[in-house]
Amino acid sequence: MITLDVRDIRKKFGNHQVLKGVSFRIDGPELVGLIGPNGAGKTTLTNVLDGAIKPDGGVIRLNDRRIDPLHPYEVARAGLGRTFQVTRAFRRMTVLENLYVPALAMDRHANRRLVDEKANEILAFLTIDHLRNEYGRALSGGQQKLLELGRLLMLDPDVYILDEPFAGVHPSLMATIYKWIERVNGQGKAIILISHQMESIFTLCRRLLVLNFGDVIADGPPQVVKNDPEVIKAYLGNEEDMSGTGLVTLKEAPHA
Ligand SMILES: Nc1ncnc2c1ncn2[C@@H]1O[C@H](COP(=O)(O)OP(=O)(O)OP(=O)(O)O)[C@@H](O)[C@H]1O
Repeated sequence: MITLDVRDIRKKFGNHQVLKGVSFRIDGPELVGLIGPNGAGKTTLTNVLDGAIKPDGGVIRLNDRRIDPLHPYEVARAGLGRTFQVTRAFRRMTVLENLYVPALAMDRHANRRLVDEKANEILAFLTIDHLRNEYGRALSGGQQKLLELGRLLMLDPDVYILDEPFAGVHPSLMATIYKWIERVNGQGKAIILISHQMESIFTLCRRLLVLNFGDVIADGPPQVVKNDPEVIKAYLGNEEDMSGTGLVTLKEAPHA
């Protein structure tokens, strides 16, 4: 069974303690929403999880293997992959070539025919197969988000971290991303979903982790978390961020 065990992760930038001892555990194909006001430390935590930033302390184990000392490519090989808040398509490669990259980076001797088949199947699922020969730079923001999800599928890690997958996405593509998430999760993968769009978080996630000032202040089912006084205070205390943090939608969330 997939396990991700995060223990007491700490990270300081200068005098700013950005992560203050973050701990949580994922067992199996969970779909966990990671939320928190702007600046709470979500992206920093993600960067620590994928090996891009080394923590000052704490331990991360993926499937009982310690991954916090590893480089990002080693973390990816170990089974943790992520997308980025600001999407990074390879602009000078075609859409199809973009998909080859993770497969060949993981295994230079991968069977090209199988890689090609998989890439084409993924493009069809993401409804961008007609773009297969377009360059990355020609895609819209939403199409680039889909391509990034496709690249992650080519890697096919055990734990997927999706950082703001809906940001800047045209409403017509949202359904495709929802389906993508549900399919991947249905295939037994664990997903950590970071989003300021509370409606999406409440629709998709069965568990929410709330970060505030580098601490996990709540961890549980959305209905419970939403009524947690500390969570309400965290969002209320961040008035300038109200539009982004979704306090209003937290109250109005569809499954609330
Ligand atoms: N490389 C860095 N150097 C110094 N401070 C940093 C660095 N990266 C992040 N921070 C600070 O760490 C804090 C947490 O930032 P982070 O981006 O992790 O938060 P977040 O929860 O992802 O925010 P958002 O929702 O706005 O993306 C912020 O105060 C930010 O300014």
